[in-house]
Amino acid sequence: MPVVRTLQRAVGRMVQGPACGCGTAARPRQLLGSSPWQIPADANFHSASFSEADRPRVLITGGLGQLGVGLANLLRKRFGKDNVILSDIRKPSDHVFHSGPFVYSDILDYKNLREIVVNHRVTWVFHYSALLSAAGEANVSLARAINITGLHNVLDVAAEHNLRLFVPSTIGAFGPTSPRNPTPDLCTQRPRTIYGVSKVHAELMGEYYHYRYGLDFRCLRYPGIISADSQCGGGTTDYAVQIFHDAVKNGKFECYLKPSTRLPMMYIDDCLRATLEVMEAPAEALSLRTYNVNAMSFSPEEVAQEVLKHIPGFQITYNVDSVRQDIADSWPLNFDDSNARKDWGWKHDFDLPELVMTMLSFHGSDSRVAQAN
Ligand SMILES: NC(=O)c1ccc[n+]([C@@H]2O[C@H](COP(=O)([O-])OP(=O)(O)OC[C@H]3O[C@@H](n4cnc5c(N)ncnc54)[C@H](O)[C@@H]3O)[C@@H](O)[C@H]2O)c1
Ligand SMILES: C[C@@H](O)[C@H](N)C(=O)O
Repeated sequence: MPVVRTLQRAVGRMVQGPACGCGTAARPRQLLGSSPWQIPADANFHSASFSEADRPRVLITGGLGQLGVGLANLLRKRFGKDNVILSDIRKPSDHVFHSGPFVYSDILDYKNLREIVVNHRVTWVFHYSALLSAAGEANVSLARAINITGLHNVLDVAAEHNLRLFVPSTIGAFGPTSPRNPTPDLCTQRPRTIYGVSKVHAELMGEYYHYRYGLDFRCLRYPGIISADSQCGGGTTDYAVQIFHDAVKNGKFECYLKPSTRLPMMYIDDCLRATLEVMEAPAEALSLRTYNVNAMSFSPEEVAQEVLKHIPGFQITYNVDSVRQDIADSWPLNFDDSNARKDWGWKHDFDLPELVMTMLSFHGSDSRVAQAN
């Protein structure tokens, strides 16, 4: 219903002629992204500082998953603790609850979402709620609800309240008929998972709302993200998170993908920094509204070799899960992110050796790492 209401209002405004808000059809491109938080084109956005009045007030949906808490930490350092609200349908840990504002938000409840945006005077949304690839194949109707209906609610609230909206997409938005090595920003996208289909839908809907209603929509296609301090969320790339836990705890790991399955991957610090950078980039710098971002690309046997350098005797065995193998075999081997590098200066910091060292150190393998060095 909110979609219908929004469209009715927009059509009404078109009939009445130009009006304030974001509803005017076919806005000239230079006028888009007219959020009060827009940084001037000549600003050095990597080091821009915000006065208290100019700081965005941020809502993160689905914030208790692998990526949301880390994003909140980064944004709170940048914009102030109280300006960044984490939300989810799950109960936060004591630590998360006490480290900054947290509210319950179900993205399937449009009124609840709108109430939060209004009551907290939210200006930027990072929409992280989703069911990931393998979890989505296990429950297609739930994935369709969360990833598609939920996105519609977020888009409508964002358009109605003139918000800047970030929605992550994924390597999973590509499929077996996409060029895989490398995969450019613009090419055939025919994914074969409900997750991928819903993410292509999100990219297209966000861009449509941008061109049609002036919504300041920004989207990055993340590779598999590797983080040390969170639980896996039902993805196909999760092996590259779990391997470090198991290597440190047990000295061995059973992998559900074949040894040579190569996928694009990124360390979480790079991912979150890319997210903040694209959100702070001047609108004029963005030749696209959906960008690939890349860091490294590796297979299970390659990451295992790197782990072995630090944990002598580490063993990897393989027990292939056909669902996740089929998904991985349809995804890019390498990502072409030259547009992100050219337009807004994207540059990753972590390659495979730094990633492995950082993950093993985090998991407290200091003794094993020390023995090896
Ligand atoms: N982690 C990765 O490797 C990766 C890679 C590419 C893209 N992404 C994207 O980044 C975003 C965050 O990923 P993640 O790894 O943190 O996911 P995750 O699965 O770990 O977390 C998703 C969160 O969404 C919440 N959620 C589920 N239903 C909800 C609802 N109805 N309302 C509100 N919240 C709900 C869950 O409780 C969970 O905390 C997702 O959109 C994902 O598609 C992640
Ligand atoms: C790649 C990504 O979107 C997620 N980690 C998944 O495997 O589903």
